Amino acid sequence: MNVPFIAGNWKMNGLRADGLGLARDLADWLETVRPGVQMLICPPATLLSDIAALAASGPLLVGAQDCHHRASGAHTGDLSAAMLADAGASHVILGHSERRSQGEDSALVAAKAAAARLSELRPLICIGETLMEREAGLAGTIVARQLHDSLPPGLDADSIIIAYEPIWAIGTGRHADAGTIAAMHALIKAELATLLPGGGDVRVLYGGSVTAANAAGILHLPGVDGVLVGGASLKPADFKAIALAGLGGA
Ligand SMILES: O=C[C@H](O)COP(=O)(O)O
Repeated sequence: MNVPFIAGNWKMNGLRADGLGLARDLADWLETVRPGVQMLICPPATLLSDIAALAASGPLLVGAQDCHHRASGAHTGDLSAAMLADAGASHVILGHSERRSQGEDSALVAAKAAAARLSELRPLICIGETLMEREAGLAGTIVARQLHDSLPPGLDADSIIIAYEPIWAIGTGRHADAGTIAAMHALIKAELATLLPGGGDVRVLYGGSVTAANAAGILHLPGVDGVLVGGASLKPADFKAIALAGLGGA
């Protein structure tokens, strides 16, 4: 069985002094609990190289928040997967709803995931339904289609992570209830089993208003292999408590 995977997405937060301080604190702390939990932080690209350097000798994983689908070229302001790997990233978040809402579709996410794998980055692919889709009874259909369309061919189960993030739960303080999370994770795992060899073993994280208070209840649900945390990942005590909740130690 996998140890819980605790991922933090800093989004567009973190200037140099605070970001490096937070990363150093987490890296030092994680030394004391490994190998009971895997922890990934995804800082802004401006801090990636420095944080990857300070984490290099320890268990803290460092990832990026997006990559371009091309290897190089005239793409002002974008970063290729190879650049992110070169800066020290091991993972990359792809298809976050905050990017899908700006026009990124699942076909582009799949192209980015393929580019990421070519640079040996592990894609952490986000999927999730809107509140309107849920209320229309379409959550399962929408999420299954996003999953199907966001995965490039040739993946193996170990090389990707999926995050189920219902859009209505992101940054709202309203996390999905236990029944919803368990049902959606079961559906996603069943779909994955049909999409790639060993797909049932792909780790599936839950994201959306995860806090120190609700993490234990979420992390111990069937089919939940970890969490993708936004706001609470910027608060060291909260993020550590979330990780400890995965061990049953909170
Ligand atoms: O990537 C993280 C998710 O968007 C969740 O964010 P949140 O924990 O602030 O709701």
